[in-house]
Amino acid sequence: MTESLWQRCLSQLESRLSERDINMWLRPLQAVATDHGMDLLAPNELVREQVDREYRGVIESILSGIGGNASQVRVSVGGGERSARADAAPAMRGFRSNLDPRYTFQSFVQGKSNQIARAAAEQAALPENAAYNPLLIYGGVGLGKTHLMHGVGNRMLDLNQRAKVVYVRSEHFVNELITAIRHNRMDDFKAFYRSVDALLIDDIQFFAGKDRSQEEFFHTFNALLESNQRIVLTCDRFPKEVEGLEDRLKSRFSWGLSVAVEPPELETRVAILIAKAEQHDVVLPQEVAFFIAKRVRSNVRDLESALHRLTATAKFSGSPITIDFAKQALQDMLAVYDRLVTLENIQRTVAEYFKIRIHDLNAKKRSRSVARPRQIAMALAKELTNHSLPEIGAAFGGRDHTTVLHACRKIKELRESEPRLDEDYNNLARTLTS
Ligand SMILES: Nc1ncnc2c1ncn2[C@@H]1O[C@H](COP(=O)(O)OP(=O)(O)OP(=O)(O)O)[C@@H](O)[C@H]1O
Repeated sequence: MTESLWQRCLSQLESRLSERDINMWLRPLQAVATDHGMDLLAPNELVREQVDREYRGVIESILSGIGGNASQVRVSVGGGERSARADAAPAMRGFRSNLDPRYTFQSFVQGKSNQIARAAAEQAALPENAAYNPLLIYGGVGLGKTHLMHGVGNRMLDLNQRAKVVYVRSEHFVNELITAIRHNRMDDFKAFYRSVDALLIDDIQFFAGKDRSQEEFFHTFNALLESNQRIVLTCDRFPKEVEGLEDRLKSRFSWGLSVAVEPPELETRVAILIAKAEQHDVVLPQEVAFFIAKRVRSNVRDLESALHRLTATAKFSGSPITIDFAKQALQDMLAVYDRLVTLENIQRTVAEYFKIRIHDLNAKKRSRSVARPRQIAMALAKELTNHSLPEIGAAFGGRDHTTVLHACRKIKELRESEPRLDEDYNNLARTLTS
């Protein structure tokens, strides 16, 4: 009875919280009926504290909404009779990993933008690879840093089921530290973090300006490295650029390997969409995947939401997934992306990037210093907007549509043979769409 009540509560939570948080913090809990209501048993102190602080209130309100008298909730560790404190640190008795099982290397789609990061992450999961310790993965939002980080942890668990792999967001680490200081439990805190086989810390930019946390993290970090335990970190930019992060930490980070994840290119975005659709047993025609991937360029999380919206609408309406259907179902979402990229915007951005005048892009000038940026701007216009070739030609000083077509082909060819030009193109596309 209690278990089914808990399951109902979990399914309601699914609409309020991310799947990642549910898998990480709430699914590992076990529900037990008590006189006062419900006890939720957490596998370790880390989970207990997070659930108690972040989720207990919402759980109680859902439980009181779905009836039963289990609306009063207590969160404790393990079998209930032991106190949380007794179970907290000492070698993490009964520790179960809090990794998201869906984030594996198998479910990670590889492309030019992330192949180095992925290869490094796979290496970092191997016990003998001390050279990759710490591994730091950095890059913009929603590009798969957390996914790769869990990939390392999940691979370590595949290789050794008894490995103690702890994933924690920096924010959580800071909160836990504050609680430990307040309740005079620093020894537990230290013992917990120093007894792991691998520590995965997400979004370390959050440590910026938090001196005590950095200090504690620094010591934990050293202790783990000295005994060859694994450390994987993520950051939203290259750590040297994070203001408010101590130099000694920045220098420690560079002892191992730092790898970047970039926004995925078109073909990878298509592959990701098709793979994600398959994971949900949905057949996504390739032309529809291209249609979405061409418009949604920002990051993988946005791609996922577009796909989610599309498949949910298709299921609901029973319609087949075609380009027309996608246009309809994603109308509002795509309008936002379209609004961002206008022909004027492209011309302004390209002109600024190459330090030429917008006027030159539209003039008859044929000198190479202007002709190449003009061709790049036309190719970007074709890729990023819905304008037809004649419309693009008209916007660039009344040129013919065949000139635009030629520009697109030329740039495609040059991007393959000239890495510098490819980089310019990608930089511009990113600036225009982020
Ligand atoms: N190459 C990829 N293949 C498959 N899924 C991916 C890939 N890259 C990202 N994703 C998915 O995109 C979503 C966002 O990724 P993730 O949370 O790892 O991003 P992040 O870089 O950590 O972002 P943030 O900095 O905002 O935390 C996840 O659901 C993840 O599975």
